[in-house]
Amino acid sequence: MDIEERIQQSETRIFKAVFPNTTNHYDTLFGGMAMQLMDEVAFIAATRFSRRRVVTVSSDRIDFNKSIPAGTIIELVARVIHVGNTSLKVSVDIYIEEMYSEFREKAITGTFTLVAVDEHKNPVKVI
Ligand SMILES: CCCCCCCCCCCCCCCC(=O)SCCNC(=O)CCNC(=O)[C@H](O)C(C)(C)COP(=O)(O)OP(=O)(O)OC[C@H]1O[C@@H](n2cnc3c(N)ncnc32)[C@H](O)[C@@H]1OP(=O)(O)O
Repeated sequence: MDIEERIQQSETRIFKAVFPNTTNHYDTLFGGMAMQLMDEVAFIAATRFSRRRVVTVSSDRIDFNKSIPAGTIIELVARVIHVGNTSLKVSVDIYIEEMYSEFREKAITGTFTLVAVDEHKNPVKVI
C-alpha cells in the first residue's frame, strides 16, 4: 500500500452526543474534554496508519472557533498530514451537527504529532 492509500484508509471519524456530563457551566463542551477526544482520535488514526505503538509528543495550536452547545452531535475527523521518519502529524477537526436540522459547521481544529515507539519506548520508523 502506498502512503496516499494509507492516509485514505487511516482517516478516522468518531461521533459523540454532547451530553451534560461533558459540558461546563456555560452549557457548552468543556475545552479539556474536546482536547482529550482530539488526542484519542489522533492516536487512533496514527495507529491505523502505522500499525505500531504510538505516543503523543506534541500538540500544535488548537483553535476553538465556535463553542459546542450541549444537545448537539459532534464529529471528530483525524487525518495524517505529514509522514516523518519516526513521527506523524495528524490534523483533527471537530464539526458540530444540530440534532434536529441538517445544520453543520466546523468548530475546532488542531494538529498533533505522534511518534512510533518500540517496547522500550524508543522511537522507531513509522512505517
Ligand atoms: C476522564 C479521564 C478519562 C481517561 C480516558 C482516556 C482516553 C482518551 C485518551 C486516549 C488517547 C490515547 C493517546 C495515547 C497517547 C499517549 O497518551 S502517550 C502519553 C503522552 N506522551 C508521552 O508520554 C510521550 C513522552 N515522550 C517520549 O517518550 C519521547 O519524547 C519520545 C516520543 C519517545 C520521542 O523521544 P525523543 O528522544 O524526542 O526522540 P527523537 O528521536 O528526538 O524524535 C523522534 C521524532 O519525534 C519528533 N519530535 C520530538 N519532539 C517533538 C516535538 N516536541 N514536537 C514535534 N515533533 C517532535 C522528532 O522530530 C522526530 O521525528 P522524525 O524526524 O523521526 O519523524
